[in-house]
Amino acid sequence: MSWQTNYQTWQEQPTMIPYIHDELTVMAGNDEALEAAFSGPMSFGTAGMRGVMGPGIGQMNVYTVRQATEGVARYLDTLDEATKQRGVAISFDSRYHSREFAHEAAHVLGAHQIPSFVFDDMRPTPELSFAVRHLQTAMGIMITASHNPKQYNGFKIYGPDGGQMPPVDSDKITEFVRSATDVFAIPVADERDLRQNKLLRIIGEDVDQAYLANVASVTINADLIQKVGKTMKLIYTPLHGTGKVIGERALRAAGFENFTMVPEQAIADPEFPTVPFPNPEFAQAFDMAIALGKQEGADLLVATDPDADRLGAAVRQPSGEYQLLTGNQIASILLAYILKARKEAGQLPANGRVVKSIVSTELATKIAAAYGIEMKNVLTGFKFIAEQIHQYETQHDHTFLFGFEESYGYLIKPFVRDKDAIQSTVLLAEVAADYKQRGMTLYDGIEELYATYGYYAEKTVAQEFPGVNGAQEMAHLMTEFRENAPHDFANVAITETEDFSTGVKTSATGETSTIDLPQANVLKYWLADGTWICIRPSGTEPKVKFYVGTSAKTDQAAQEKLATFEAAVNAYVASI
Ligand SMILES: O=P([O-])(O)O[C@H]1O[C@H](COP(=O)(O)O)[C@@H](O)[C@H](O)[C@H]1O
Ligand SMILES: [Mg+2]
Repeated sequence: MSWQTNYQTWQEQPTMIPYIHDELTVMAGNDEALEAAFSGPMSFGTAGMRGVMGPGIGQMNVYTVRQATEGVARYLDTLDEATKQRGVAISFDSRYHSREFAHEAAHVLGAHQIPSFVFDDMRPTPELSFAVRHLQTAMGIMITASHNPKQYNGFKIYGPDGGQMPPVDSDKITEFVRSATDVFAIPVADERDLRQNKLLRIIGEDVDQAYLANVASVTINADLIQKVGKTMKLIYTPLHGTGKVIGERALRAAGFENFTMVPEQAIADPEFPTVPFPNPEFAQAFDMAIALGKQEGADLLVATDPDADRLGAAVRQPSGEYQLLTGNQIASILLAYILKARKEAGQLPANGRVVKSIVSTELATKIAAAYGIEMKNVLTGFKFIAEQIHQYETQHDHTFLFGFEESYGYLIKPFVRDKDAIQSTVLLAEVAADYKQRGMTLYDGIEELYATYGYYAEKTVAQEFPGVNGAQEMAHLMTEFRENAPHDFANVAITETEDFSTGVKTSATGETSTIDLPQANVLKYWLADGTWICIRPSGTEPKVKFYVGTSAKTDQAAQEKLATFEAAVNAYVASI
């Protein structure tokens, strides 16, 4: 259907939530905005459904949230009654409408006689994942757009293991979502009735306590925390999001008592007024933490994104300046610490496994190999890491040791099945204390890893494709890469090309083999010098992401190679 027809259906609705009606009125005549809002439904991407808030079938609003939840409910209706009665845990972040969407979801579930457990206030994504497991609900819903700009919101769906649903299951739900075509006719139950009938229960402190007890278990060396960690100065910023509620308690419970939250950013605020983007991947997210860190002489600054699943960090250098760490660096140093500690304690299982995404650093592969541990690579999306953990658990073939993605996501212990910035903050603080005890900073620690395993350097650059034609332009770019395939980058030959859309890996001499991963629109090139370059459209934002990973014998050489390959990728893209 054309966007005009869809728009007309909305215009002709006799009853509509007044504020949405008003927003629709404001859009009248703005064809560009209307086309974006009414062309088609939002898709389920890397992390569920995510989009700009506003009226229309293609934006996040009460009606599209009801529709998504109706899909969840219809799916649950196909399961046995006992499973259905386990209900759905629901959490939300600090964004505009997040609380409202969470309750709307409960109302739709309630109309199907499906119980929901809704947090009394915003809580992090990892805590929602934990809640699903802890309360043994059949599913979970998290209302958040993570680190996206303030105009966005989103709907993440969790399965009974606490992981975001992998495509096999989420595709089924998408079908049910699409079957709920009339978004205005979706039945919703009354909040008060639901509460009275115990079909809507409010959760909070009970789950917090259970979660915090588990978070405390990620620490390894209690003496070290007592001796060094307790007084080590930390700065924490939740970037106006959910981390505020639990991050402080988690650090304190683990024994890190000397920390300050950036006061302005400890205010939950959907405007995210102090940052251009509430994303710890961007240096500006640290501006205020750095200023405060300098005043207070803090050793370590940590920032979590609004739903507190991503963690970024900055480390004070001897000069007094702060050095930002990348997601790959944070993951590598956490991994090295975990493996070393487990080995020393005689607790390194022979069938241990580390899981990372195909676009994350190979340094971690090298570290794991040094301990005789295998690295499993999966597609981008923490759901695929959760899927591995679930498999290890059910097949008893491997023991999960650590999982991460370059996009600032890490998981230490599987009581959560999504990236967990709260767990990671606590363990990173412990690792910092360990280096401090040795007269080193975390950054020195990373240097030490590089000196041992080689200097690894990675970079992700993204090209934005906004507007209604964005998706088409991104598709064109990917097609060009396939049809006019490059043979080299910066004169370094491509030795292998992995096309994840066909699942085929092709060598420069034409031999092919199969890639053992689900199909995805991703291309990865391996170069003669060990460098890899990967290209994929983001599943959460209108962007194509280019990743480069390289290594060399010195830091300078690695950085120079990285810059050369980045320029080569850019030149190739510009030539399209
Ligand atoms: O946004 P978050 O923190 O929920 O994170 C989500 O998006 C990230 C970026 O995905 P993409 O490259 O497709 O945009 C993924 O790495 C992550 O697994 C997913 O949970
Ligand atoms: Mg997030």
